[in-house]
Amino acid sequence: SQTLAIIKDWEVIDDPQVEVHTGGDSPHDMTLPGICEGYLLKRRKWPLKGWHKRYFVLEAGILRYSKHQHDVSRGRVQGSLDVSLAVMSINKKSNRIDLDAGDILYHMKVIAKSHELFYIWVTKLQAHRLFKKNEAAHVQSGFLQTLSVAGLAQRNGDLSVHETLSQERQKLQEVLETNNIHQSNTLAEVGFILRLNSSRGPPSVADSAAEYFDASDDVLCGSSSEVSDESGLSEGSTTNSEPEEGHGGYNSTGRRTTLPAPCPDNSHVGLMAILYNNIGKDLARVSMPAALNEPVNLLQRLCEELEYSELLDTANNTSDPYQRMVYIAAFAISGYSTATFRNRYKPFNPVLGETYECIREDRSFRIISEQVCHHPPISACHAESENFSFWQDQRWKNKFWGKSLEILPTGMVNVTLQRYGDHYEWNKVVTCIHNVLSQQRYLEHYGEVTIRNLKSNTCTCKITFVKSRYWGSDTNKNEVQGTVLDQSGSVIHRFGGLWHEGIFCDTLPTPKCVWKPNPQPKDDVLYYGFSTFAMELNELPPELKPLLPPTDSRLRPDQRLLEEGKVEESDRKKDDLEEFQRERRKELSKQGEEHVPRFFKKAKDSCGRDVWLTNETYWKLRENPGFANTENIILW
Ligand SMILES: CC(C)CCC[C@@H](C)[C@H]1CC[C@H]2[C@@H]3CC=C4C[C@@H](O)CC[C@]4(C)[C@H]3CC[C@]12C
Repeated sequence: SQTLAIIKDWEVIDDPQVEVHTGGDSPHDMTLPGICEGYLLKRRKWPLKGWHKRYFVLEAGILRYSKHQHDVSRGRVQGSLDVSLAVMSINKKSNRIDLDAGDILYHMKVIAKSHELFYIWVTKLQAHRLFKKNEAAHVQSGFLQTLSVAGLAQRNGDLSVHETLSQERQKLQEVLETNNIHQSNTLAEVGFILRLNSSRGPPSVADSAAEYFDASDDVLCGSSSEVSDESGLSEGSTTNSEPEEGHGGYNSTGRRTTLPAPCPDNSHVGLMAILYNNIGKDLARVSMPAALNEPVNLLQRLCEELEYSELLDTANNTSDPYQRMVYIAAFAISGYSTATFRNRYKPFNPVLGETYECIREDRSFRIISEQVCHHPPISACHAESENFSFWQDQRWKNKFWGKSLEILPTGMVNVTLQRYGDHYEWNKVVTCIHNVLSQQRYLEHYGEVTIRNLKSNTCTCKITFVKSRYWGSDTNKNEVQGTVLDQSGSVIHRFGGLWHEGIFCDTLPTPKCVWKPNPQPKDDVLYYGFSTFAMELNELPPELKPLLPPTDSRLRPDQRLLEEGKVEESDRKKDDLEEFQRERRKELSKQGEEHVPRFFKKAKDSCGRDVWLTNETYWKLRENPGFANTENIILW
């Protein structure tokens, strides 16, 4: 019976189905699946017993292994196998994968019993098997258009990957089903497309393996210019005032200082099963439990980027254009600082047509945002004050690396200053959710930002969000460096610091800390890691309620229920709401109509990119005749 049990725990993964397309516009699965590499345990060849650690690299359908990671780069390979020619069987219980190609036989096991890594390898192996099979088929059937196919695949990269993966997903789902990994029945949305990347890039699973196994092996750690507390960040003067102590739950601006209920514990929610069941799927359309959510949505998070709007006020009161740029840069960085505390929950995804307004008399700005597009999800916003305007449409692409997920924003951020007529425009950096599936999740930002003033080329600014050199290093975590350059490219100002601690500029007339994040409120971990500003975003004072359009996020019932700590009810409401949205979409498409955003219009920017700009109707309508007297869409 023991043998039986062993057999029972093993299952053979179906051979990948070759798809030979003859039609002109059918998608080809010729996109190269992402490289997958990392340490695995490999069973010794007979007659030796036991397992040893080997470094595996899966590339273009070929699995190679070496003793160490550095052997791979030196081309010292111990063995290789065309995965499409092998029978693949897996054992979920022991995290084992066998590849049997007759003469070559690999028995592999995931290090540290990591279930996640196991699934990643299975998924990637499937992708490569499929790819390799297809490649072979194309060659065999004398497809002489390989070149054009490759070109096509490149152009339609996303689509092909998507196709490949949905097939994979189907297969894997079967595997999962037979394996009894149940899909969480109340699935909710994550605002991103989960797909395995198809481009070359840093090793993904390698990172994870390192984490589990040999972090200290072969890790390069260059000398970094360290920014420590001695930089004066903690003592430096800052434009930000400390939040006032709340009295009876309200602060001096009359806003609440805490949420009605603490956040639910979501550590039990099995993310792996959810993500795994939705490989290649636009996760915006996948349901996930409300316990994963925080009671603000992405529209409100756009407003949150204005938490340090004082920097823009300061910029508008700074006559020197180079110094002005320093404040704009500090503002661009400040929006990233919440990331330290906000990695356990995800914002609600706004439904199409949802809106959000926020009036901050105390900061003298007001902002509106609207979900203007569903596929891909795009949230647009526009803020105005006597000092500045701020707008952006937020959208992004994702790269899933197995353990981490990269968010690659594509839209630009815009700020104009009233006094000088400057129009600043800048890109956003990559945000990476490390250990996305585990409780050790944390966020990192990296990449370059270039700030241009479209109205004058007197100066530009370059900011670098430095990528942490390796996972265990704290020494250069969250480092940012920047320079303000004049027309000829000479450095006029230099600044730097940490995006979670502050930015110091020593080239100003008096060297100083230009920005420092506000202290977190007391017990912030109990309240989703929210800042004081974030706590206020979803507050609904009774006098505001009748003035809001019914599409305003503050009126969204599921989010409100979550805020009140009623997680299950929120979950149910969310299901209803999502179902309602699907019906609305079906109805629209049946009538051959397309959703038209109400407060934003599509335009082209100076570079010909699509942008969403305010159509300047929101505040007018609000004033007269008031949203109670206009025709509104009903979203919930
Ligand atoms: C599965 C769940 C529980 C994990 C938590 C996911 C959280 C941390 C993710 C989901 C959506 C993400 C946001 C999506 C888009 C952007 C815009 C970008 O310019 C800055 C980062 C930011 C603001 C992301 C921060 C991290 C984020 C909030």
